[in-house]
Amino acid sequence: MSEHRDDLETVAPPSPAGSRTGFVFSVPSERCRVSSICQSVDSRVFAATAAASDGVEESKEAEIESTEEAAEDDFSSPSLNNTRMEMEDERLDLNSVLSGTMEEDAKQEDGNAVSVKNLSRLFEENDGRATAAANPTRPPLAPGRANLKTEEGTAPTKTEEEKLLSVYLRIRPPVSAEGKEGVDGSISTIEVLSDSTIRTYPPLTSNAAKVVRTGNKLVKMSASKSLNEEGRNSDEGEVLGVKEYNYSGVFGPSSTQKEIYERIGAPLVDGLFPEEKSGELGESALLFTLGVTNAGKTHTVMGTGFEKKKKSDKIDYSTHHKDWGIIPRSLHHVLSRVNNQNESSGPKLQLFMSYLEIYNEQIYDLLPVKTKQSGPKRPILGPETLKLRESRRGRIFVRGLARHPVSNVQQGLDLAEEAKKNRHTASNNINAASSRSHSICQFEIAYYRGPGGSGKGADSDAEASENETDDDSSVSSAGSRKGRQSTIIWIVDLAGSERSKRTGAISHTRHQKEAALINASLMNLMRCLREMLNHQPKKRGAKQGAGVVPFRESKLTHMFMNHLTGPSASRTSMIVNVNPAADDFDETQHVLSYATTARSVKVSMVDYNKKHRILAKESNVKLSPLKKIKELVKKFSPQKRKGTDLNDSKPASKRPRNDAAATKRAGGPVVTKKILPARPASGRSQRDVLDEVEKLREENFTLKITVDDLEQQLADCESEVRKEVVEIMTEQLEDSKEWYESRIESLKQQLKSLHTSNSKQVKGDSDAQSRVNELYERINECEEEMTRMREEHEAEKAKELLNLTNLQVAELEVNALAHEDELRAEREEKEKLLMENGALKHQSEELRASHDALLAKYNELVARLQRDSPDTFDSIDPEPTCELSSPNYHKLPRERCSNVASTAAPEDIKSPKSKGKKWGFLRSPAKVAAGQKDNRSPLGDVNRTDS
Ligand SMILES: Nc1ncnc2c1ncn2[C@@H]1O[C@H](COP(=O)(O)OP(=O)(O)OP(=O)(O)O)[C@@H](O)[C@H]1O
Repeated sequence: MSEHRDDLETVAPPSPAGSRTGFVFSVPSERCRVSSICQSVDSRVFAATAAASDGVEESKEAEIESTEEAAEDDFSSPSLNNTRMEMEDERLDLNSVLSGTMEEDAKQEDGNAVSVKNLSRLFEENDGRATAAANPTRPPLAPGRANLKTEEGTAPTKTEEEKLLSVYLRIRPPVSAEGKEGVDGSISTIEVLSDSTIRTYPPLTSNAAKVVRTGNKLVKMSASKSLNEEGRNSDEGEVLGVKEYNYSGVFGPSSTQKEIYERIGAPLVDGLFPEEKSGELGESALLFTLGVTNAGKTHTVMGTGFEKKKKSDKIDYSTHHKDWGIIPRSLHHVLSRVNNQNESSGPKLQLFMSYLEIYNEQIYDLLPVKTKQSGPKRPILGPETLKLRESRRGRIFVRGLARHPVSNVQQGLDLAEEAKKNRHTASNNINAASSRSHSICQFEIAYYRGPGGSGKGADSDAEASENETDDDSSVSSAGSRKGRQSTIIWIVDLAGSERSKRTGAISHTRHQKEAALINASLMNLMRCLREMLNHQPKKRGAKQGAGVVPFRESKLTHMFMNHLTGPSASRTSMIVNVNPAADDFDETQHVLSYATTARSVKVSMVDYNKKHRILAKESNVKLSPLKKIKELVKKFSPQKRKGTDLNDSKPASKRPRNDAAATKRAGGPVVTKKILPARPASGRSQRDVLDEVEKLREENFTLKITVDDLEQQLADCESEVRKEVVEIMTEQLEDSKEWYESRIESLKQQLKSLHTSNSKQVKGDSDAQSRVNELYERINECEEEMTRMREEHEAEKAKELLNLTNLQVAELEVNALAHEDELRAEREEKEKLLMENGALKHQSEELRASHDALLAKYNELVARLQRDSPDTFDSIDPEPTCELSSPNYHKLPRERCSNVASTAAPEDIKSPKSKGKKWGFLRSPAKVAAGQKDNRSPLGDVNRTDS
């Protein structure tokens, strides 16, 4: 197993996007060994049976072959599973059928030997390996490779050649993109043998140059035993992987843009125009490039030398620039033809140009119609995606694709430049401006016939094809488009197939997705071509049956459908671009083998899927290829021919030899009747032939055992490789996981910092601006809300205040009433007191008067006494007790007091101040009784009076 470790260095483990590229490379050597052994067995059986059939007339052989071909025409069965295991099972099964039949056949006479030959051919066909005859002047080709024209006599005839898809190869000057150590980028791995044939030499670094054959042994090749510097054979033996390929045309590294255009582009452009003599309309065409990234596809299709660095730059559009690619040259060519035609009296022509790209399985217009303001439609929401439509008549078109009328080269090239700018491109490890999409340039030549046909319809056509209907007739019957017909050429620059590991796409999610979708759509194109190949009537060496061609599984193949199957398929050309540098070798070889497949496709069939549908309907039961083969074996077996069963144990010698009637009775195919006349073998005796067949059978048996052993080894090897791939994948997934996690973390950080800086950097950023506008709106809303709330609050407050005031007023009124009552009561009390006071005053005056009278009387008495008896006078107490009571000193009744008060003079009521006393308050008796604290009367000094 360690021997195969080096293979694994170049195995690309499936990318996270699911690409499985590279896995098949890991076990090629074992496969080659198995297949070479099978081939050796097959060829010996073939040789023996051919020898046995020496006596058969050539005409009979031809008849049988034609019968075989007729049978093969019916051979298409519904979709087949072509997995390796199935094929191997079928092959082994067929081997046993073959051995049994050979045994039987060997006992038959010459006619029977022919059947053995047929069977061996079927065997060969089932295995799918055409043995290429070695060219003595060239190193032998790698085994297991079906090569189109290397076998003598199998090169297509001229008529066949015309029916095949045109595939051209362009080899760019070698560049080592990655600058790998030890890899000299200038050494080419491709040798141009003729203008249609190349040979490839696998470099040491590639998967294909790992094993050499020395004698009968396969030896792991060390570096010293590898290819010498020029990439030729080493002395140690034949280098596996040296292969030859054949195409419609090969252009070496020194080829020019002009050569490419004149050989490939110009005939397609010329075919678009109506025939001058017959007036027959031209035919649409498709030209596309295929290749790995950096192989020179864009260089071939678009080229350079028409871009303006500044607006003021002057470019001479009257002649071709040497670096112009197919598009600028086609434009020049088409316009000169259109102008010539319009000067003549024939139908008037108008050129329309459109440009689209298929990016991530979405179609975008690269030259969208500008709106009245400026910029493309719906600029904010991103470019609009377009839809692919199929008309009722099967025409495929892109709805809504803008068509721009072009009347001079400058106008067209300006549009091409604009489209180039709009196209998705990105820089990767290999190509600084790698295309990330399939771009399609469409030149439509519209014919205007009849009176209105002077190009007037052009203006109305200059819009997006929004009004495109699903009926082709509308093109010539609707309004201004009446009398209009058109032919179209699509010039397609496909995105390069790539390994994410090499381009570095693995480190970027978007690029990974792009790469996965690009590879998927290219794979689908190849699947379509392979399936188309399966549909074709074959002479030999083809896989049985054919499934549905999956045109509609990707946008690209859906668009190409009519150009690969319909009548215009004959006007489809494919340019395969390759970089012959050593580090591109493995991918280049992939592309070359795809191109070989494409080259084998016949384009004359009308509708592959229609044929499939009919076949699927006819055969309700799915027949496996093995069953089909067995049926054919039965059909051509001698027993069947004689109307007997394969299992019939009756000895051959006892069977009737040429019983055509019996065959007819048994319902056997009439064709066998032609085969039956047997002739004796000329040259060798029958016994010798039988011996040889017997010997070969034995050898076959031994080899079968060897094959089984090798298959076991192959299975072990595969499982080991699988294990390693799984390990590598797991590692990669772990790495990716880590990377994604760290990326998520850093993105989170970025998001955070963006949030914080966002408020400062709002201006200038349209998103931020809209956010600010939004915030402003919200602020305005808040302010309005606040105003509304404030008003409400004011109203509420006023209402509250009003309620409060009413309450207070009511309380005050109540208080006032209470005070009035109190006041009234106090006033009454006061009057009463005044009256009492007046009465008391009057009483006190009366008392004073009586006191004065008494005092006078007393004084008189004292004087008299002094005078009369001074002695006695001295013994008398100076404070004599008045014994005399005043006659008026009685308490007056209340009525009397009031009478007295009313008579009292007001001036008698003096201020207490005048007597050195303070004012007191008149108190309501009720309040005094209640012990009220606040002894101030609300009426103030009004009630002040003398106490
Ligand atoms: N035949 C050639 N002669 C000179 N230069 C070439 C040739 N082919 C390609 N180049 C140059 O190689 C570079 C890559 O070529 P280009 O972009 O055409 O590759 P590509 O196949 O389109 O790649 P991708 O698929 O990544 O877009 C360009 O700079 C181009 O000018």
